[in-house]
Amino acid sequence: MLLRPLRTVPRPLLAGLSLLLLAQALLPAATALAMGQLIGRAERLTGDGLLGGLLWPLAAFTVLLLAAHLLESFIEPLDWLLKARIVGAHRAALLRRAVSVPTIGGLEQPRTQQLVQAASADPENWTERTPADGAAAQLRFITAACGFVASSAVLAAFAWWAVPVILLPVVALRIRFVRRFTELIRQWLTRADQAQQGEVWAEALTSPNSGKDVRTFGLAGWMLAEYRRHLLGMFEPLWRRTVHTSWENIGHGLVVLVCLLAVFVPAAAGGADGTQSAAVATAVLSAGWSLVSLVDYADGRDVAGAEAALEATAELEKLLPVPVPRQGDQTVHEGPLHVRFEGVSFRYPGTERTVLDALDLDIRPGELLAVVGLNGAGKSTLIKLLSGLYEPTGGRLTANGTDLADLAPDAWRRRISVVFQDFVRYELSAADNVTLGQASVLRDDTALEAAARDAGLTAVLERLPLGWDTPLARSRTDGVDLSGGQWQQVVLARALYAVHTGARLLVLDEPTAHLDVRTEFDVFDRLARARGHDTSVVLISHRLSTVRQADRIVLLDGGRITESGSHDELIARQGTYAEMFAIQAERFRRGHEDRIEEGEYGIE
Ligand SMILES: Nc1ncnc2c1ncn2[C@@H]1O[C@H](COP(=O)(O)OP(=O)(O)OP(=O)(O)O)[C@@H](O)[C@H]1O
Repeated sequence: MLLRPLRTVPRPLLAGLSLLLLAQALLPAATALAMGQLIGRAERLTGDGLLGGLLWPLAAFTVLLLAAHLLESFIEPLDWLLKARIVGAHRAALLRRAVSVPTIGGLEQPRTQQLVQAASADPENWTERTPADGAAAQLRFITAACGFVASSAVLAAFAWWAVPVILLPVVALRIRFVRRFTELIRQWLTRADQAQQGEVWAEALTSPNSGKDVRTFGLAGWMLAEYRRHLLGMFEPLWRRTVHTSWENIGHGLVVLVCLLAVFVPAAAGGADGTQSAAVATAVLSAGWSLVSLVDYADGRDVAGAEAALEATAELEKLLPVPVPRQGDQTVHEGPLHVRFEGVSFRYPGTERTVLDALDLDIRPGELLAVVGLNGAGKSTLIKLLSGLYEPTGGRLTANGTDLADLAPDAWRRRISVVFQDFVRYELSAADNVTLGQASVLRDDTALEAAARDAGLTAVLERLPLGWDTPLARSRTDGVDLSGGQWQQVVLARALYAVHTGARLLVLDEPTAHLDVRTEFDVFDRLARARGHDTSVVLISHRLSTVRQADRIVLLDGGRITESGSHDELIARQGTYAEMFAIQAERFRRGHEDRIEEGEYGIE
């Protein structure tokens, strides 16, 4: 499994690095032999012949030492290149996997988020390694195995038993080391929720946003204590395990030392009492030591860490399966859309509550439909189903008679444009922030200007230092920060840009909550005129003064549509809508909200 990422590396790079690593692995055995030669000659030669006789062994020894340095300077950049290739390919595959699933339910699961974190090739702590670290370590281990054979041959020339005496404890120690480190990482991962919670408090303590709450509510002491509690919850069991493992390591190190001495002492003694040549004794000492040092414990850590990342990647692939391209995906024809919810029921994955319960709803072509309901009634959920972010657990949605499930997700997305309540403020230019609304088409400047006009954004753009090119974040060069209301106009323009480039269903979830009443009225006035008769609009708003302009208003309650009609019809019906409207109108009258606009915008 660890070697699989090497498939993404160009063959010449892989071959070159493997050869260099192999040469590096063989160096200790060659050095042992050269050193043995050198000592052997020095032992035999005396007087004038000493220098001449030692010339070649000395030169060979020097070349080997130089080669060791040279090899390292070639290996390092190639190793870096290899890792960069693997990490890049792994990261891109992970991102592709995350976005290729058309629905969002899987991504919202905490387990998925933990796996994304564990699988991402972006180590944030001492346990995490990239698949590239694992693959490179494994490659080094394979080439080191050739070095083992060479050094073992040198040792075996002295005594065959010396090879297993040194090799067995050393290899057993490495296997044990990788296993222990893997266990440690697993334990670390099981406590990842503690780390995440700790991060929440750390972020809250330092972010300017929550900094206001921290100060005004005096939360600092409590948050620090919570941060400490989660951190200790995360680290204490790991510290205990690490201390225990360290003692074990000392014990095993002593075993290796005893085994080394079992070989070194007779070799050195033989050299001293003349039963063995000093050359052989030197080669044995050198080859024996190189066997120990060929087992690199840093590699063991890389292997264990990378295994955890690869296991997380494999589990993630099961949780987020790439959809198989279907034969015969249908498309929706250009032109107005008639969308229907037919007995649609929905429960969020992993929850028991039925949010939508056999709901029937028609969104007619060109209609401005408002959906109202109390908090938590399921309005945003309805929109998520409409956008294809979730599939209904019962019933079906159709567009011009075709089940949305049978449509290619991209084809449907081009026909619908959505402003979510929790829209995203991208740190991009104003133009990019708007054209993102229909990223599948080339930038259309006419549509861009029209969208800005309809969203009431033109006046805001005129004040931006670089106009459309101004980055919408002060952290960027020449960037500016917009107010909440101005951002809402940008996002409205984003949705309207999609309408101007082909979308025929515009969905707005609380699109004007941050707008002052005058701007809101202007925006809706322009929207009503701009959308023409072939674009349907679904509007969700708690401001019933906004909603009353809709062609039809539906009330969502208990997972179903319980009231439907125009504002006047619903008022005449004296049901829940009329009650909600009366409460809001009363608040207006008492001057709680936007007092000055009250008369102007028709709340009687
Ligand atoms: N991702 C989610 N996972 C699980 N439950 C969710 C999720 N999103 C919303 N819910 C639940 O579904 C229900 C409906 O939520 P939804 O956001 O659709 O209501 P809403 O009518 O839009 O509310 P509001 O007016 O406050 O925006 C709520 O009980 C909410 O807790």
